[in-house]
Amino acid sequence: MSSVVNLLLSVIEYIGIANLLTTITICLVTFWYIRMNYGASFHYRLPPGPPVIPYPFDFLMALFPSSNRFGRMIFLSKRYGDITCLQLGRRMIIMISSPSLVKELIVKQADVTSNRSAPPFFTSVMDYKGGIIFSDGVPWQEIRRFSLSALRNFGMGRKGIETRIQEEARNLCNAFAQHSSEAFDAMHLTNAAVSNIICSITFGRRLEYDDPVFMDMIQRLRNVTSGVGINPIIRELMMRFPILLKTPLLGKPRQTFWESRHLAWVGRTSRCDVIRLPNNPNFITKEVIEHIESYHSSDIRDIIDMYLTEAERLEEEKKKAKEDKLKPYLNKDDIWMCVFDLFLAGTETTSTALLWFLLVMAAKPDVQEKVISEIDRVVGRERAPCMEDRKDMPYTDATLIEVLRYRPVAPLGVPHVTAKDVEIGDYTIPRDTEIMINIIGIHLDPRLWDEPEEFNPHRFLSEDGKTVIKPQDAFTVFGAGRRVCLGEQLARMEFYLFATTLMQRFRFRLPEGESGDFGFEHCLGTIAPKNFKILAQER
Ligand code: HEM
Repeated sequence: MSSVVNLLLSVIEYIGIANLLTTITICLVTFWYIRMNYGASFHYRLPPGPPVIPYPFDFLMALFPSSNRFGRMIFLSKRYGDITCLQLGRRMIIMISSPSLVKELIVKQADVTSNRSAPPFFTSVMDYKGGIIFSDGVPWQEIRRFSLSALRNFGMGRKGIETRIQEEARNLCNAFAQHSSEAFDAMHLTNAAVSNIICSITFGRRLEYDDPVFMDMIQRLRNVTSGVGINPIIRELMMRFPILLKTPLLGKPRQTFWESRHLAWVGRTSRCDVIRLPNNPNFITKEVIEHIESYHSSDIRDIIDMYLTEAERLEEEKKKAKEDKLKPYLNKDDIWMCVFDLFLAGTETTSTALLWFLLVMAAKPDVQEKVISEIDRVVGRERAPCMEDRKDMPYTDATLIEVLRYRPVAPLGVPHVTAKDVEIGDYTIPRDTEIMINIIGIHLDPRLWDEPEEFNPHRFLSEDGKTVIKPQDAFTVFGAGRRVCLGEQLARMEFYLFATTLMQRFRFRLPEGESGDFGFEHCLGTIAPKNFKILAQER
């Protein structure tokens, strides 16, 4: 024993204590670095994928042109198969690109594949905690269940909302008509019209398209979906080095989102401060405050009132239970996030689908003429199209489904996260791994669709053209499993009513010499057509 100690002492004397400590530190850091980046590959049998991009070099991914991100995902699924593992530093993403894997992993194993994780910059810029899209576990189940029933009460499946959408579609037509002499960009108008549906469900009223506060809110939402106004490289750096989230670097985006453009960086504002911030122009929070002030339990006007009733009920329950630890899943301070989620998930998506539809109509006159003649035959010109007409308009219905297949607006959905290790085939997916459904890859897979890059409504029609063939499992535009889109029914209703009302009044054309570019620009989670202008000719 003493000889071993002596040997060690003489080695230390020979190398020098400083050198020895440096060597040990380098070994430990190397070990930590390898374990962090490659540990999962040693411990788990992971699906195939490209080589790990080690931390912190993974932020170089942000340097790739963003418009290629979805193209890269399709490329990876073609190269590595239907289940692919991407390791970007500490972040592991499993991408699934076949309907059977979606069923196996997202539907059958929903218990362990239905979590989410909010991007750090999202939580930090907006102090986002709770809400519907990024909450987890029992609070999410409760808030989702409650929000769904609130939407059913004030929106989906009710005659009242159908009338509101018809009215809004008429307003949209009138706004389009003002541009009848020139080609125009329809983005703001479609976005405002769709936002107005969420406004009337949540706030109980609509806003004028040129209302500066409304325009400001639409712009702020766009900032969020396009990366919270942060340069993508800085955003990637922040995700890798969360310490940066505490620095004033976030001042600008935080300001963009929450405060008046003229207010300087005011330091870290908590969620509650934001709600109480004087002159806060963010009208979602303002609406919540106004609702709190004018709330009366006997007159429930809209979804915010329903959330308030529920928050009060839970507060009472907590008082009765006299248990300090009992944490209600919803309190008044959280309501703005649920409303914000409905705007975030329910405006950009549906209005972008409508933009794709307009582009298809303008670029494919043969399809447009068939849609127009079906509307003229079934609805005529005297009354507004209604949901009842849809069953008699198979070609139009199939065209709308084909738009959602051809350019699925949320091409990778919203990532799910595993709650524990999950087995799939020969592979094990570790806990806390993101799972992305490669919706766009599935929708453009030649194994599942004939000539998927062709726009062809007939793929959803019976041979005689009289019946719509229900899309197969390969149509996953609204995601899958327990996290499937909460607003699917409302989105379908809006898409159908806005599209048919517009086609009843207009014929769309592209400016002279243009043939329609179906390439796309991507925001944080959606794909939109590249900026285009159309001519709306009254029929
Ligand atoms: C064409 C329109 C729409 C498309 C393509 C779409 C698509 C999606 C997709 C792919 C997801 C993720 C599903 C998953 O994780 O598997 C989602 C989630 C969600 N959508 Fe939609 N959506 C649309 C419209 C709407 C509307 C109008 C609303 C609300 C009124 C809405 C509210 C939500 C919410 C709240 C979630 C999160 C659900 C949760 O995490 O539990 N969506 N949507």
